[in-house]
Amino acid sequence: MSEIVASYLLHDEKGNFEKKAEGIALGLTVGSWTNLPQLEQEQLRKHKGRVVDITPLEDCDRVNNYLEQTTKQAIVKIGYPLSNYTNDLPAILVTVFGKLSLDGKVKLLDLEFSQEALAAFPGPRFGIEGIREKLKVYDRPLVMSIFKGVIGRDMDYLTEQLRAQALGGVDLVKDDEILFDNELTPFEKRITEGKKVLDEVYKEMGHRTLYAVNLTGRTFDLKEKARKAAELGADALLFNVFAYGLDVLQALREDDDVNLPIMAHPAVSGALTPSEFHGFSNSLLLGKLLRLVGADFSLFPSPYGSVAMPLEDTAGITYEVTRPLHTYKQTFPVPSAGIHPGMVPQLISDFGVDSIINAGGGVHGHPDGAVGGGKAFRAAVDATLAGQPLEDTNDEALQKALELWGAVKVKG
Ligand SMILES: CSCCC(=O)C(=O)COP(=O)(O)O
Ligand SMILES: [Mg+2]
Repeated sequence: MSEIVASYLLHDEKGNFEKKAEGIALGLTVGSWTNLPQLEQEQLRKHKGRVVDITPLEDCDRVNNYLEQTTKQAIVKIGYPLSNYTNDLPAILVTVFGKLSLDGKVKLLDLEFSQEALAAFPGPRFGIEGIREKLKVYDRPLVMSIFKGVIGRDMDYLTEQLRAQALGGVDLVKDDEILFDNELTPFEKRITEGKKVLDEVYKEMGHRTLYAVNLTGRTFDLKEKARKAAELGADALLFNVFAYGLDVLQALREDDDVNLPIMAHPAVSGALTPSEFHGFSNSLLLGKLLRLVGADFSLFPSPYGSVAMPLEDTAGITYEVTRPLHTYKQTFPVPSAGIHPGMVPQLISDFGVDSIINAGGGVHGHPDGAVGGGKAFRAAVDATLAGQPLEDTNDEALQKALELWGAVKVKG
């Protein structure tokens, strides 16, 4: 029988996990199966959830807002037959973590999909390989910068900022996630004017920069807007997927008239993941599920920037978006937030060559502006890959960045 197996972290004062597991397996599938007449029991047997495993963990005695006394904890695995639901993420999530997400201290750690279940999901359209092919950059982490301070400014300001970032040599520029459609810098103009600027820089320098424009608005307008973006020659879409839902990203990914790389921003995901007792694990939400529905890039807070995520979570996301899985392409891991050039050796050590170094303030805050910021990041990447300490380079832009922000000593 084909099924999806969900792993949960459960906390319970008495540690009665067998009863709890059986209750989940029954309650989220056939409900009151045991009280039904024999004939119905037989018919419902194939729909009943299965307790796959119960692994007790050491007692949990953390004291915080949620837990003030020692409790028992266990990882419980439940299998849910595919025949119970349609093979789409809304149906799957409601089955494995619908009512259950409201029912005490239950955290969804992972979902193991059978091959049959995976076949319903597209994975990234371009993936790491396809993005590298667009840029013709194969052997180093990519560098991305973020527009900053654009709200309330006009197209001239935006195009100048774009030009400066591209002249610094970054591979990608993305809108800030908080830039929505507006009269001063409308969506379509950002695409067409942005394209002109990036084509000019390409002619001047031979350097190609791609621009990810923020796809925003009402859910049912998104497809048409994304198709228009593709028609106008957009390079990529930034998408606040957790404000809309994973299935919306999947619908954009599956539309052949959209046909653009999709960059998933983590905004709002912090409402769903950080508790150790509730919500989703980061490796599942920002890793496996984003990859299944088709994100080409997964942005997440780095372990050492301004909005930090634990290293084991960022490693879990990176593993899930890059490991061999079904026929899926790999999603680019993009550790972000508070990143400056002095962190590049640590970023490459933690996330490898197939990752993207992404910075807003760390580019624009450079003493020589965004041009200097981009150059400093590129020089830091080159030095790190050559095994050269950042302080030993004679790159002027990089040295200025190190004077301002310092160099992070590589750990681990
Ligand atoms: C984890 S947030 C993704 C990055 C982002 O959108 C951002 O604005 C980061 O800006 P910063 O100035 O901190 O590099
Ligand atoms: Mg941002």
